[in-house]
Amino acid sequence: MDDKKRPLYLPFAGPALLEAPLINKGSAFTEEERMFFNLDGLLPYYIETIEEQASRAYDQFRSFNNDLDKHIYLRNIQDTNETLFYRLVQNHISEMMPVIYTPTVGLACERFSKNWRRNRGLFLSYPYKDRIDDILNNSTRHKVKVIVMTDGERILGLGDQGIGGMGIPIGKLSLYTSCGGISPAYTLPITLDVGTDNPHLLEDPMYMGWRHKRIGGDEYYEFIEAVMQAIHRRWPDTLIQFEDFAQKNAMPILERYKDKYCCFNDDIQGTAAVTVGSLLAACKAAHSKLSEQRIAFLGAGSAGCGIAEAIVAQMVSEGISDEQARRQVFMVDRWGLLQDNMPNLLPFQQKLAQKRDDIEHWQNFCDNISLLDVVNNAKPTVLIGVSGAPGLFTEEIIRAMHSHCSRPIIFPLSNPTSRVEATPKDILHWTSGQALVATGSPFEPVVIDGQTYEIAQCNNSYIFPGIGLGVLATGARRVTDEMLMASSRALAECSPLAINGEGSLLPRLEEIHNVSRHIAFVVGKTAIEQGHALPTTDELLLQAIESNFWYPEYRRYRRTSF
Ligand SMILES: O=C([O-])CC(=O)C(=O)O
Ligand SMILES: [Mg+2]
Repeated sequence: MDDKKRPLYLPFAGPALLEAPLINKGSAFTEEERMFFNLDGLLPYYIETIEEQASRAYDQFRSFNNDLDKHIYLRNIQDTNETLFYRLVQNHISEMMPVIYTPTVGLACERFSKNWRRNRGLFLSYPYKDRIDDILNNSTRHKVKVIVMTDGERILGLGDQGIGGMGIPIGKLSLYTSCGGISPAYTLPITLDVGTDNPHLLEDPMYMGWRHKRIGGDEYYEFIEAVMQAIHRRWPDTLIQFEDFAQKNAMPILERYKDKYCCFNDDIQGTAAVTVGSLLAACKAAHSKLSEQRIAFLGAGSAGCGIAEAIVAQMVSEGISDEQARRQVFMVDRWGLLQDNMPNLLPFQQKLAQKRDDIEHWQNFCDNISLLDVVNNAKPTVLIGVSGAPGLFTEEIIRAMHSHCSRPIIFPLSNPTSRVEATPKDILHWTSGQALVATGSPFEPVVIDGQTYEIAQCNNSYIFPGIGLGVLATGARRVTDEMLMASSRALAECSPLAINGEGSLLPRLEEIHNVSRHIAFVVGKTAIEQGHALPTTDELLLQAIESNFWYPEYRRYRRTSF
């Protein structure tokens, strides 16, 4: 019998059933269930379908006039009836994704303690460092397969939000379910409360985290190690997504654990994968190759360098040398273009610094070469912003780029919307509609001279749900660079622009389930080829993806005793 049609046997009844978000059906409990589960009289008489419930919830959603209130409203449904929450989001994905995720989730993180309603996920607070196993055992989720974990130090482009960062793991996991079909019962958001260096939070009487400066150094890394070990003991096969760690910790944590556990860093690797996927699609549409592009970055942190390394790897796979690929990538941070003689470069920046010998002939050559000078000398065809600083793609820079390149590819990726390097509207105006623009946060289409330009959202949300689905469907034990590269290619294969030569760069959100399935398939196959998952046939892999795909539908319940 179809697995999804099997009843679920529940050992408890009465009000407890209405308080359990994973199984609550609210007004949709049937007459029979109301009788057998002692729910008679606890609900109004009329038995509703999930669509009727969703329609009422949508009316209420529309009655709020700001996005933060809408976010709080949706989070409340999530905390009381998850099936309804996901049905509602599925019905209105384009409208609701910006409310549950970027950009509104940024505001929700900033106001987390002020808006606190009820618990979701786990807070692992440093003062409880000797009780991590106990805390994991307190989880309301028992069969965890995907964890998103943050320490709140670099939330989007908003900096240190302390425990307010919890909004991010919650939001990301909502997308694992809405976009990648991972059952919410398998997901767990975790926030490591290791203090905060945000003075406003430390002084805020409402702040609910550990009121202490962030711990660092050995103390911090020992705590991370203890957490990783405890998670591994409790759920040995779970996928862990690191999210929004500060630059100084993101890469060392990834390096330490990527070959030991099934984990990846979404800001470094997920953002890289979606950006490479989008670039591959753009190149395909232009009948060119990624290895033919010259690429300038504003922002040389772990996200920027992660994207750059993924681009280099892709260029090399197209046949050019590693050295040549690195010559075509220009990393600019607040001190200017990274050059190999600069002191204080981080290890991951050193590999991407330009050789001084190669650029000495540039006009205005100096120690601190600005982005404008990079544009004028290197004549990049692609410009990527991951600076977290708004407005830095100035009119002068964009016009200079356009003067050297008729169809520049410009991706201001910083999140949330308030941090964008330039708005798509400005970029398209400055380039007479010729730029190919994609952003990290969602933007409305831009109209110039009667022509409408859709703005693709080059956000890691196109990638991580599919990776999660692929890992779950195959039981993969690692997330490798090759699996991530495969996800980029899979995404590019779904691009309407690449397929038809016109239309948007990335598929519409309404298509996201199929995109995630395709990514899951390609990622799963790569995991198998690399020996990180047990071999299977294509047909069985497709079946495994389908049987892991959760749909927001109520199941039938039967009563059982313990
Ligand atoms: O959350 C997002 O929209 C993308 C992301 O990972 C970040 O900006 O840190
Ligand atoms: Mg992030």
